[in-house]
Amino acid sequence: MTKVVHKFGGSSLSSAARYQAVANIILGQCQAGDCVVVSAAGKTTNTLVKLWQSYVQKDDNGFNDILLQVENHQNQLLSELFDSQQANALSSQLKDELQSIAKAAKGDSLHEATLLAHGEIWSARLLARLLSTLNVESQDVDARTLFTQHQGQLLHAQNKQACLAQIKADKIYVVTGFIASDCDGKTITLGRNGSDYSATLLANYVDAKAVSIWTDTQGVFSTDPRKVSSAIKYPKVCRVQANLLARLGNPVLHAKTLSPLKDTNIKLQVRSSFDPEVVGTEIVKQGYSKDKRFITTFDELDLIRVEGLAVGEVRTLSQLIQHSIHHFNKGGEDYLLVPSKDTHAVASHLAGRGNIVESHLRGLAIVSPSHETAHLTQQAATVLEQQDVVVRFTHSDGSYALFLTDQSIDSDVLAILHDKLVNKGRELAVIIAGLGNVGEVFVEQCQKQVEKLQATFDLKVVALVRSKEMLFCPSGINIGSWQQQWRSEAQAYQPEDLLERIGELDYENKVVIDITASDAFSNMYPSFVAHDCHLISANKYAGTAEQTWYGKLLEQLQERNLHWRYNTSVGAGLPINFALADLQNSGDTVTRIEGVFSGTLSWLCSSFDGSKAFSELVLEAQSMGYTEPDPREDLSGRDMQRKLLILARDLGLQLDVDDIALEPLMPVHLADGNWDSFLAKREALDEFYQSRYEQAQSQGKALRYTGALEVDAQGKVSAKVGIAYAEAGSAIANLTPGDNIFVITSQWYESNPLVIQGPGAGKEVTAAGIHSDLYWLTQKLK
Ligand SMILES: NC(=O)C1=CN([C@@H]2O[C@H](COP(=O)(O)OP(=O)(O)OC[C@H]3O[C@@H](n4cnc5c(N)ncnc54)[C@H](O)[C@@H]3O)[C@@H](O)[C@H]2O)C=CC1
Ligand SMILES: N[C@@H](CC=O)C(=O)O
Repeated sequence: MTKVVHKFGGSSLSSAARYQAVANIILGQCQAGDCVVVSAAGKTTNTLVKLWQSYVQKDDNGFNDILLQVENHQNQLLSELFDSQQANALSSQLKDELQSIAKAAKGDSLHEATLLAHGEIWSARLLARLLSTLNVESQDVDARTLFTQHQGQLLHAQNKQACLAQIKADKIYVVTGFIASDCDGKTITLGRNGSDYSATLLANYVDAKAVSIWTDTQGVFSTDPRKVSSAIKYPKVCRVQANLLARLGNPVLHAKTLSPLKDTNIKLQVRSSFDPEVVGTEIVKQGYSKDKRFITTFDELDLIRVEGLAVGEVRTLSQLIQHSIHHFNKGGEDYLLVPSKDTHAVASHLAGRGNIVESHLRGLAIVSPSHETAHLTQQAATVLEQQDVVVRFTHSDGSYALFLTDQSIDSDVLAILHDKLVNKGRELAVIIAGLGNVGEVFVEQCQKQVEKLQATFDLKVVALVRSKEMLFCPSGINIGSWQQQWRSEAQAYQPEDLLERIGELDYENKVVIDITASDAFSNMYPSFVAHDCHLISANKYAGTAEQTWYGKLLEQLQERNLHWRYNTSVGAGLPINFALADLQNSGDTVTRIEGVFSGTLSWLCSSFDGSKAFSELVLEAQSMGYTEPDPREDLSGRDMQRKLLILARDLGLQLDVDDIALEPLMPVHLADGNWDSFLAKREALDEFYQSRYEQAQSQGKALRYTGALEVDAQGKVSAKVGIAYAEAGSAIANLTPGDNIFVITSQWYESNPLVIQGPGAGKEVTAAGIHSDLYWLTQKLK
């Protein structure tokens, strides 16, 4: 039981580039024995439906044109994906098939389902051949040899046997979606979008452990993310709610998809083939996920009241129109919601038992936890009234409410409804990594702050992470007594364990707060983002990583609507990044930033008066929590160089750390070896500092360590950090020990620069700055 079934829909196969992308996903994610179920490429099924219509209407010219269109589309895929020899062979096979279709049409013997089946057959053949060219052993399988149906019922026992006989563990099987056969071997289809159903059926028959539905959205959202940018992607949705959404016409999952998974442990995931590294939505069994809130909209529906609706009749009608039909009972009467274009077919079938109550309706459905339905229904009614949306019919039961309206629910109204009813950013899971100097104080401060935030936000600290052990508690850690819980529950972990646990969290929002000084931890940011986590960093490594990596991370965050706050990475709690963002957002252009950006170096330089050895002061700064874990990061100027790079990138400049000139405040050779070997050679540091101190004194100046970044009128950037002799009495010479100073020159602050000054390091101020970032995030999500 190791097989995984992957299903790729038409949008995932709409061009040669998409086929390549799908092949790459298969290369990365599939093993021999896995199955890949495919739909027809792009809009092929629609084109084949048009072909069928022109055949029925005896429109020979139209028929020939559409047939040519089909041929051209397939040939284009073939020529872009294969060398000419392979493309020619496949093209001539295609030509034969199209000639058979034309011949059948001429002889009046064309059969609709057999015609439509070609879309999937071509996709499966093409993908299997493409995989072979990539040295992946694969085989295309016509699902008509796997799935047989008799009088509308699938013959499960027989189908299971057929699947187990054909699907072995030796290669990847590319199976056609959408189609099956009847007992006479005639082709039948499983309904529009039936390929999802094919995938779950196949998974059931081959005892697969999982099904991945690869589509063009990143998962199941609270509402249509193309219309509402703040739509929430849920990491987990329970099967009952997914089923209800499907019956209400939500396009992500289709009505029949879930039925083969009933009473099985097969995992179902919805993922994006356009963004394969993003973790999608898992559809889980009831009880494995909290019920969520959704708003789904619909257009062009008729409401039909039915007398004497028989058991199973809704299914028969759905099959007839190849579309799901929502059925409900109100006041003892049965109603059906039917696409307007299919009303005629449904009414004919009901033969006088169906009464059209309202036609050409639009509207929405709110799906929610049952205890919330009543008040959400009321809120929605108020919003619709305020927005002048005329409601013609409403219905509500325990788990959803229907509003059938005259007008379409446009994006503006949907966004207002979503903001009021769904997007309250109600839940935030907080993962805190790094419980050192700053981290411990941050957690201490958390108790009070979390209580405060919880008044408007359901915020829980779910994980505390050290370098080797972590305490992970999805229901929330009692932050007042975390040490106790740590002692009894903390466990050793590997980075992938942390990611797996984060992936399992069932929260609307998640944030990773990085208070480590670890480069390795910052390398995990892209994976955190792929798990839909916001980021808050005191750690400077990601912000100063190599430009390409950094740029990709920003793109990844933007694509997923996620935030990254890192205000404490420069100037601890001072609002320097806020100020730069604010100036630029208001139209100003910053031309120069200079000052002292290291709390440690500020404290050391301002405190040194010759009465104590410089290295003695370094140890004091370390014990006060000012320095980096290894204070040589500060003394080397590297920490300040990183800060200047973060500021430069805040100005939109594309620099790397080594583009900033650096002069260390220690002999270069002291960088070698561990901290103990440095301590053994501390006199070298003392001599180095003493000589520069005396030189400054002899000029009547103060020894300081400063940085400056300048952008000239041509956009040329110069940046450096290093030793400076400050004029006696200047702001830099008079700096309070430990303070940072940022002197910002801009278009608006040209002759009289903007100055931000205050403590630039220390556990309390830094921890408070991280709380400020967390507060900012909660406000953004509210
Ligand atoms: N100390 C200060 O005043 C300021 C510090 N920062 C930054 O805050 C961060 C933390 O600074 P401190 O608390 O002073 O350092 P610290 O060394 O006292 O604490 C860092 C903690 O992170 C842990 N850690 C290391 N690798 C880890 C990993 N992979 N996963 C989880 N935990 C890991 C370490 O074991 C340590 O307990 C640093 O990046 C620093 O640059 C930023 C502004 C001011
Ligand atoms: N070591 C750093 C701490 C803050 O980033 C400093 O001294 O400024």
